[in-house]
Amino acid sequence: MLKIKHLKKSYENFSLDCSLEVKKGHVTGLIGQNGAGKSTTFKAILGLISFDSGTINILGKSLQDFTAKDKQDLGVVLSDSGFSGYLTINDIIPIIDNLYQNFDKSFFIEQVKKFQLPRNKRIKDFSTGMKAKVKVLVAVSHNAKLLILDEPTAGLDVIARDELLEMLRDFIEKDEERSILISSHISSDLETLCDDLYMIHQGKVIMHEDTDVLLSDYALLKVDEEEYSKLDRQYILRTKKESYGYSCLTNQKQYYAENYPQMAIEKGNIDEVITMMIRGVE
Ligand SMILES: Nc1ncnc2c1ncn2[C@@H]1O[C@H](COP(=O)(O)OP(=O)(O)OP(=O)(O)O)[C@@H](O)[C@H]1O
Repeated sequence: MLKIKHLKKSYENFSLDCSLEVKKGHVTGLIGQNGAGKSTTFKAILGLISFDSGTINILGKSLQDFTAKDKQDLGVVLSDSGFSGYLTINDIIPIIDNLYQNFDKSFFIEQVKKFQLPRNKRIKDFSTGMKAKVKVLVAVSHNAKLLILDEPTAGLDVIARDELLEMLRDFIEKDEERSILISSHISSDLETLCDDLYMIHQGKVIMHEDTDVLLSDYALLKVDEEEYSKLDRQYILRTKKESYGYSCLTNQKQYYAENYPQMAIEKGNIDEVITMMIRGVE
């Protein structure tokens, strides 16, 4: 669906080198802190910025050969995209209808009703959550093959986030060939939605893992100095000094549970794994 190889882009104090793949039928998450390079990657994929080197293959075509017609198959949400706030939902319906051959107007209207979005109010007067829903609704309403969503849940409360994630789950469940690339810095959003996760830090992908594996096999070992000195470190990815000794991130929880039955082993959540990957030492 989407394959990026060594996409490189340099700004004055930042350089991106990103490789990632979104497989058919998969929801892939890109997770990273502010300024990690998520939006730069998304903009390059969409041809909105030039890049220095690397290749982007999207829906079976090289980005250079990807035409405006091919873009009909993409559903996109970017933080600074959207319709003019002076328009209402009733105003944008004919616009979307014009833009997308496969726009499913009745589905869109049905969803507008479901989410109780007012059809005659200017979008600029919508709440943040309502604006976000409109953007995602547009992306999922024209039978796209691939959604490219840059932080669609940014600034939303828990309920609005949940509703939005449900919209995305419905989208993917309707057709097993559909795929999504989604970024967020809220790991819990991605944890429940994504099949696999890429973690990006200072422009580089520092980890790629299936979400299931991340949740089942990754763990934090909390060890004192003595335990640490005896620890087999072959499956330790990162180590961080703590007041009690060391916190060690492993991707082989079972191995340590079996070989060190007395050891304090905590099932790390995704935020803890991210923190360790960024702040721990190899
Ligand atoms: N047009 C530009 N000119 C100069 N630097 C830029 C430009 N666009 C982005 N950058 C820099 O590139 C880096 C990555 O920015 P990017 O927007 O990709 O991060 P991000 O991961 O999307 O962060 P956020 O979560 O805050 O949106 C930042 O240091 C940013 O300042």
